[in-house]
Amino acid sequence: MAKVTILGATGNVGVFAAHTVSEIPYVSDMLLVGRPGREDFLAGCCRDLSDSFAARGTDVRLSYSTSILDAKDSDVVICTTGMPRRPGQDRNDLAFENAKIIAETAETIGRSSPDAILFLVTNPVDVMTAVALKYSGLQPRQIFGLGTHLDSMRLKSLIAHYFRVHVSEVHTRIIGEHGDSMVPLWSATTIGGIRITNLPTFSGLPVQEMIETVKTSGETIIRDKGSTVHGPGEAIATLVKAILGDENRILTVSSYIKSEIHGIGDVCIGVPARINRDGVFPVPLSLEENEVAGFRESVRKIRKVTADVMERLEEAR
Ligand SMILES: NC(=O)C1=CN([C@@H]2O[C@H](COP(=O)(O)OP(=O)(O)OC[C@H]3O[C@@H](n4cnc5c(N)ncnc54)[C@H](O)[C@@H]3O)[C@@H](O)[C@H]2O)C=CC1
Ligand SMILES: O=C([O-])CC(=O)C(=O)O
Repeated sequence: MAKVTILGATGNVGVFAAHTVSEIPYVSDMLLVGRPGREDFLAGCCRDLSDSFAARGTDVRLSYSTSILDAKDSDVVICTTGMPRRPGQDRNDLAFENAKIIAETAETIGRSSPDAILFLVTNPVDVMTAVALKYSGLQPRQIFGLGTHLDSMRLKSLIAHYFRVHVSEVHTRIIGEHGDSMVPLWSATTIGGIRITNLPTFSGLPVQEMIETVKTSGETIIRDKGSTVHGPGEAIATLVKAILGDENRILTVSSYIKSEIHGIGDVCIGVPARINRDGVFPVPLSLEENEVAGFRESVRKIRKVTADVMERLEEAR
């Protein structure tokens, strides 16, 4: 059985993730961590969640704290701490402010929970994954970000709707940045096990429109309702379950690659990775030419934002 800690547990994503993660059968203990001054809110969350556990028949020991040090002995630490973007902002606009928070958090987690797997949700998530890797001192397999998993789920939903098939029939991936330079892998997209490009109806698929919808999903939801919650919350639970259940699922997350994709590496970015109890392991991959070009471009962009942030962090510390 496992202990899961949620950092940023008073936030929109943190609160809902507490609910989805508590449904995972391997979770025995869950710790909600918020900022000092938020004790009443955290206590209220615990009581409210406990009521839902009673109604659902869930047996998870819940506690809260305002100290990250209490994450000690966690199997998985989910980090949703930091600023969300406001309408009109790009995720990368949050990079430096959130990097300061993540660097400090990662240092503490690295020291107090050296065996934990640290899961970044905070945006811009690829850059935050790199910051956490550097400042935690943990192994690359122990650090990953939500990456393009949620984007892949958004594309999956659009494809299923277009072809009027159950979502479970669609397998697809988006790799690269969790942002504008993301790259859809049509070469790895299947419906009912058949490559989508082999379907006669593929030529009519509004590919550009679909990708644009995925790219702007977060922005549109934030404009309409303030924050994205249910999509990220469920995506987070899928990934935590893949770890705790030692599922060996191949999901598309932000992970440190050495050279797995066409020799491209030394960056944290969304790639297909095997996920199990030991952590996250990028899968070596061959792509089609246009996909490699798109991925290179995405890597170039993420490298630049990451390098800028790392430099500013060093200056500020
Ligand atoms: N990777 C992805 O696909 C997604 C990423 N996100 C990101 O997750 C993060 C959280 O989003 P929301 O929950 O909507 O935001 P929120 O504002 O509702 O919650 C943020 C949480 O971080 C805490 N926090 C903020 N500044 C802090 C500091 N200096 N020290 C300690 N704690 C601090 C707040 O107290 C709160 O608990 C944002 O960066 C957002 O962009 C959100 C959805 C999806
Ligand atoms: O768009 C945002 O800022 C939140 C996010 O990353 C998402 O829902 O994809």
